[in-house]
Amino acid sequence: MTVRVAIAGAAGRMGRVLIKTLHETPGLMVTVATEMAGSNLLGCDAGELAGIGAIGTPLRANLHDLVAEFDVLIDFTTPAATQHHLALCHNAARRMVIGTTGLSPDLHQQLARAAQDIAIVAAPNMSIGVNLCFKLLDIAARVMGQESDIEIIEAHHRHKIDAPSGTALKMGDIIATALGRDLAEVAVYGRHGHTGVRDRHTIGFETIRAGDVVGEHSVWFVVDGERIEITHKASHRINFANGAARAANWIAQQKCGLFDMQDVLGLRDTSLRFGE
Ligand SMILES: NC(=O)C1=CN([C@@H]2O[C@H](COP(=O)(O)OP(=O)(O)OC[C@H]3O[C@@H](n4cnc5c(N)ncnc54)[C@H](O)[C@@H]3O)[C@@H](O)[C@H]2O)C=CC1
Ligand SMILES: O=C(O)C1=N[C@H](C(=O)O)C[C@H](O)C1
Repeated sequence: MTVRVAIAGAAGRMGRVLIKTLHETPGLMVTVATEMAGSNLLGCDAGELAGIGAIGTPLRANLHDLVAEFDVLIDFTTPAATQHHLALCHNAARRMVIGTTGLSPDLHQQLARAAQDIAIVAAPNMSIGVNLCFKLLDIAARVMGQESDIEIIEAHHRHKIDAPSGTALKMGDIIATALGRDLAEVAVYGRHGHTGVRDRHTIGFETIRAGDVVGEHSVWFVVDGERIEITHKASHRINFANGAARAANWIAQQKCGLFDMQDVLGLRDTSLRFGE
């Protein structure tokens, strides 16, 4: 069965790579591509924008009128647009793959409520490598986290509008959970001025925004005499798009529920054993 996919934000950095990737992925067909109302690219062929030649799918603005034309919506846009798309997909019983970051706690709750009726994959990072790093971070935190100073450093391109990255926040949450801490209580976002000595229980976040950096995350676990660094460097957005394509094929088989890439990749129940 071919899964009909709508791509929201099709002219964006991720949107263009998604068009190309999905067009080349067996089992998926890009039937809808949307952009913001008022965009001067409306009407352009999505394939032309993605550099693969015409695919017969023009950029359109009103997703509301297009719900009969897709099975799964892939959303890499903005939190406001994602919220709007969530309501539409919920009403029309359409599945979703959400990559947008910077979602508010309230929007996360709306996702969970909608997922009682529709199937949603929402993940701040669709890369397989980053999702493997999430597992490694859980192990590192359990093995040496209580004795370590933990710092999460991330770098992205100058156009990124949210900080820290959704991935960095997820990394912090995984580490805090493994250590029995509440991230909201222990997170320290950057430092400036007279900070006092470092509190061992805190988890630090440092953000770099520069040039065209695709996305880099590094987590340090530092004890006296040694330092572990768990690092992921994305060199092209194709890795996120491949993950989103995999998620679209996977979510098409689910009836309802809120999932992430750990579910899509079958990592949810994988226990990586140590110390045996
Ligand atoms: N989960 C993951 O693996 C990844 C997540 N992201 C996230 O995806 C989001 C988008 O990133 P980029 O593509 O770099 O941003 P971008 O700004 O290049 O693209 C977003 C696009 O969405 C469009 N848009 C805004 N409102 C819309 C609406 N109502 N309907 C249709 N289109 C609308 C914009 O015009 C723009 O073209 C960000 O939140 C980013 O953090 C980015 C890369 C990987
Ligand atoms: O905005 C981006 O570009 C990216 N955003 C995601 C995030 O906020 O974690 C994932 C990736 O690093 C690229």
